[in-house]
Formats: sequence, structure tokens, C-alpha cells
Amino acid sequence: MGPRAVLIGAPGSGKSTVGRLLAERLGVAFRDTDADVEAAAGKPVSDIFVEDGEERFRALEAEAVRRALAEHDGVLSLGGGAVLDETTRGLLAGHRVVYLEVGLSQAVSRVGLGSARPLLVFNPRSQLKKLMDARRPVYEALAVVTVATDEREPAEVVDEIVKGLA
Ligand SMILES: Nc1ncnc2c1ncn2[C@@H]1O[C@H](COP(=O)(O)OP(=O)(O)O)[C@@H](O)[C@H]1O
Ligand SMILES: O=C(O)C1=C[C@@H](OP(=O)(O)O)[C@@H](O)[C@H](O)C1
Ligand SMILES: [Mg+2]
Repeated sequence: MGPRAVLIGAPGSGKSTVGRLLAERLGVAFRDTDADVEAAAGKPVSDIFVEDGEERFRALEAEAVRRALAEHDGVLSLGGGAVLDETTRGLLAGHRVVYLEVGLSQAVSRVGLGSARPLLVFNPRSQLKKLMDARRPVYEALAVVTVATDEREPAEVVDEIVKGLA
């Protein structure tokens, strides 16, 4: 059966926040692959990047996604870069993939300055722009439903997802 929804999109698009709310709305469990990776590694994502490197993080992330797609039937939020893995992209085919769109300005203000996101610690605006430009076509290609999140409260985004998946 698979997850009721798999949320993808750039950092700051609201995957973790909206995913949790959507799960509440649907009365199902919520899972976030960043939390699964942290549990597997026994440390925060930022420490994994610093101590073990991004490659190690991506390997743990790909395994976390594979496992969650196989065993979780609630709402699943991925980390923004999970779709960079080719195997992961293949596994996502056929799932209810929801792409949360966000513009650069809102993404920057949502992730803030003192970011816990290791890729965005230095010059977050330009890093986010680069990452969003590179990934946008990937997110678009994987999406079954796309929801714009700019100027929308998380609860309104949830409404749109529910409508889109109906
Ligand atoms: N639609 C929204 N409107 C305003 N703020 C939002 C919205 N979605 C998320 N946020 C805020 O943006 C920040 C990043 O959200 P988060 O869910 O962690 O995004 P992601 O998991 O996609 O990186 C959080 O502080 C969250 O409260
Ligand atoms: O976009 C990325 O490459 C990343 C996004 C983060 O998750 P969010 O998208 O939930 O912020 C987290 O997985 C890590 O910092 C890397
Ligand atoms: Mg998140």
C-alpha cells in the first residue's frame, strides 16, 4: 500500500511541519527520514555532515527512505536532498509523491540564518538558490501532486494536499 503521502521539496518548503499536520488530519502516523537517519546514526544531521561527510549522510538517507517506503503507511516527509539518489527516485515511482513548492524568499526566511541545515550555513540565500534551481526539475518529475506554499499557512497547505490526493 505504501505511505498515504510522501512529501518532497526544498528545505523550507514545509515538508516536516506540513507532514506532521497532514498526518494528524488523516489520523495516521508521521515519519520524517531526517529523524530516522538521526536515530540510526545516534547524532544530529549537522554532526553527521561534519564528522562523517555528506556522502555518508546520503547513504544513511537512501536506506532510511527505502525502509520507510516499504514499511510506513502514514505520511512520510523526506529530506530535501533525498531525491538526488537515483535508486530513491526509482523507488518513489508509483507512490503518492507531493511536491511542496516554495519561492526563494520564503524559503530563505523560513530556514532562517543560524540554520541547523549544514548545506545552508554559509551564504544561505545563494546556496538555496543553487540547490533549488538544480533540483526543481527533479521534484517536478517525481510529483503526482504539486502544492504552492508561498503566502499559505501550513493548515492551508494541508487542505490543498488533501484535495490534490482525493
Ligand atoms: N506554509 C508555511 N508558512 C509559514 N512558515 C512555514 C510554512 N511551512 C513551514 N514553515 C516554517 O518554516 C520552517 C521550516 O519548515 P520545515 O517544515 O522544517 O521545512 P522542511 O522540512 O521542508 O525543510 C519552520 O520554522 C516552519 O514552522
Ligand atoms: O536539502 C538537503 O540537501 C538537506 C535537507 C535537510 O532536510 P529538510 O529539507 O527537511 O530541511 C536535511 O536532510 C539535510 O540538511 C540536507
Ligand atoms: Mg524537514
